Amino acid sequence: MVFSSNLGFPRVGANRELKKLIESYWAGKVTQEALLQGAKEIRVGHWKLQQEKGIDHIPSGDFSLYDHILDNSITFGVIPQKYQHLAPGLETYFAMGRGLQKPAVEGAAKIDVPAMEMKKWFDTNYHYIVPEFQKGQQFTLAKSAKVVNEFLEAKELGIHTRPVIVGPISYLLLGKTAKDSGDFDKLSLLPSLVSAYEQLLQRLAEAGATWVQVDEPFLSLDLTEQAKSSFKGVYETLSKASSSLKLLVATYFSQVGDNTDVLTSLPVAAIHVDLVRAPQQLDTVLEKINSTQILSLGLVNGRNIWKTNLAKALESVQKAVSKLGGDRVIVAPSCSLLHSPHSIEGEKKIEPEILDWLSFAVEKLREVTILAKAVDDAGSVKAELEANSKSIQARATSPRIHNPVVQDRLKNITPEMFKRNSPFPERRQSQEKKLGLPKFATTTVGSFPQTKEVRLARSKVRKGDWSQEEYDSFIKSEIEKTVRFQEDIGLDVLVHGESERNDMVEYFGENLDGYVFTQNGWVASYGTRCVKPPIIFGDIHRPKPMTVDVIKYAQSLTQKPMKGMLTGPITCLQWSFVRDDQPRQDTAFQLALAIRDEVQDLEKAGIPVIQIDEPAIREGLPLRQNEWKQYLQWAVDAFLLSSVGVEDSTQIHTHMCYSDFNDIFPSIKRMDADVITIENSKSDLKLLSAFETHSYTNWIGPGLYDIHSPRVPSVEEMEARLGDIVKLLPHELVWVNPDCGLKTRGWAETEAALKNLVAVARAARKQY
Ligand code: MET
Ligand SMILES: [Zn+2]
Repeated sequence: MVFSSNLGFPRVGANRELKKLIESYWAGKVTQEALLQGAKEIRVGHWKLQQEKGIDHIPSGDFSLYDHILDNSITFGVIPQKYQHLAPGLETYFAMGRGLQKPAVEGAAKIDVPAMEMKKWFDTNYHYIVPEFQKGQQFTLAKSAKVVNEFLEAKELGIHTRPVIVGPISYLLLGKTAKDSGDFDKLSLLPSLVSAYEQLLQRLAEAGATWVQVDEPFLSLDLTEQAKSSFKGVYETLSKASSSLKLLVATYFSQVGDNTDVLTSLPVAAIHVDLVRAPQQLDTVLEKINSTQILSLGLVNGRNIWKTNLAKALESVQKAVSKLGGDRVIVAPSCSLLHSPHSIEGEKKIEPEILDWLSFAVEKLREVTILAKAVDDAGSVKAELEANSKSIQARATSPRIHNPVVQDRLKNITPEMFKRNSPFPERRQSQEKKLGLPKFATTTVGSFPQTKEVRLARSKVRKGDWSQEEYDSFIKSEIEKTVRFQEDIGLDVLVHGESERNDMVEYFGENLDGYVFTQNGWVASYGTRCVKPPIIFGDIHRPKPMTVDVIKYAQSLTQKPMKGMLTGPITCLQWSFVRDDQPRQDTAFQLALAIRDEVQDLEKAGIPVIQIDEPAIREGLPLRQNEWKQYLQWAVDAFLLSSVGVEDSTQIHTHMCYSDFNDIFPSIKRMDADVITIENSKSDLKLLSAFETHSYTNWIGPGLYDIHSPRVPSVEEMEARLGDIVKLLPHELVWVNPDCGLKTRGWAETEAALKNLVAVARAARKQY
């Protein structure tokens, strides 16, 4: 019999109940008891739901109040010194996740601890709390281990779950070494960690668990020989922890590739592979799987929102069954459903035709069980399989998806469309002539404070309390205020402030054909924070200019050059749910063409400077290095396609933030923007030295201060930063700007910070 399973369920709840609950607790509106009780109810609800959908192996321990890697750190006592004086339990836990500030009260000193570092979970938009290891660290299993407690909690309800833990090797590789520990090999900590894991497994066995899912996502990444060779020993030990436990080692997000032998030779009961990201690996894995292992097939995409083509997935199930027998096959989502929105049930605004193509976490569970049942008892799911095949057909042939005009343009892209008319030195001259900017020209990255009034205005027009005209005139007044503000401060290249945009991708999505929006399609990003990515369902087409009116209006208010603001094709792609019926590259090019048209219309409207933001270009990098080159080729091409269709004298800016760009430097160079403003506020000169090493020749605006905090940087501080910058970069190439948009800031601190920034630039013009 083929079993159905799930690898993890989104925690936040159908209506983000968990988020609201935890945030109320933080705000002091809810007691700890109520928080824990409420969280339990949500968890229980999710188990029951998975049971109703017919899932055989239901995960437990995947739930979290902040982050499952942080949970693991607590379970194994990986708590850095600076949190150890805090009250154990939730105080310590949330302090590690988000920092804690408490004024001194009688008998207790003040508390002021920062949050631990947060990092992206592989190539998803989820962020985990990075464990911090000491040299020679000893791991001790907590008396009360969350994953055991949650297993027992489900058991009490009569639900036999499969506890999920992150595997010891991935756990170490996800972490970093503590600063005061010097550099050491994290894997040297394995012996102590594995013995703590052994104890955990024994406790789970005593509690009655029969299966445990151990996630080792690093098996889908490039591993060192040393890491590779550590797997066997570790799993030999763990598989002997208890004779009554079966281990499933799960890996996902990419191809197992050269780690296949490692995976298939592990002495564990089952292995899981991602067949959505890497369908081609089924054959290899079937060939190499050892004769006792059970294979869990990740066939339902845990990271996108389209209905699974069940007929096609069933072929893979059948292939596996005919090779291994039904008893050695499990059907599963490709990865944890943490990365999917909860359910399509609440979606009232998406047209029925398109809604019929979608499947969120709850619907995906049913897809998994249908696939499992289809093998043993095809009759029982015949109707559902037929309905699925109808939806798949309907989507594939829907006229809503294909736009011949777009297809045609895509086919007729020529090599000239990726090149500016002249190389940078010539463009620079034309731009200097046209714009007449001083050295160390000052600008901002685009957005200005999005105050309560701005958000209120948006909600008023959405609810119908305001007419469109009322809203438009409000936005105009915001733009005027922002322009005057920048003139008063003395900035050189002005922006309109982006007050009409609630989100830099959503705004463009709303103005393009081919996009739809969910009301409730929230996906966890970090802690209680969720994002609601728009959905690209069809060919991207721009029915009319999207930003020209506002930018033109902004330019009409000032003699200074106005910078038009656009979101780049790769960022739109990365921060949306994208089509799975065409290569990502094609979608990126369609977006690029739409933006190219906008760029040209802005130019025609007399806008001399245009910025195309690409903060997400680095995060699109594939997990496997051998796929980088191909990605970077089309990603940079897409940017070029969007940006190069202008005169030499039109100045193209781009902006990047959020990551370390050193390893994609040659690609940044190939983007050939006239000006790049780039986050550099972590006073990390490594990035700048990359500009130096690669002898970057275009203009650069390394962020002079960090906008993520309300702190106002002093003149001296920014002067020192600029001093460091001009040591590495030719000063005539340097622009002066903050490191990202100002929308999360207040006006008062923005004014103070920008005044200092302008003062720094003016002084530099004299000094250098
Ligand atoms: N133009 C955008 C802004 O200023 C760029 C943000 S990058 C995350 O908000
Ligand atoms: Zn940014």
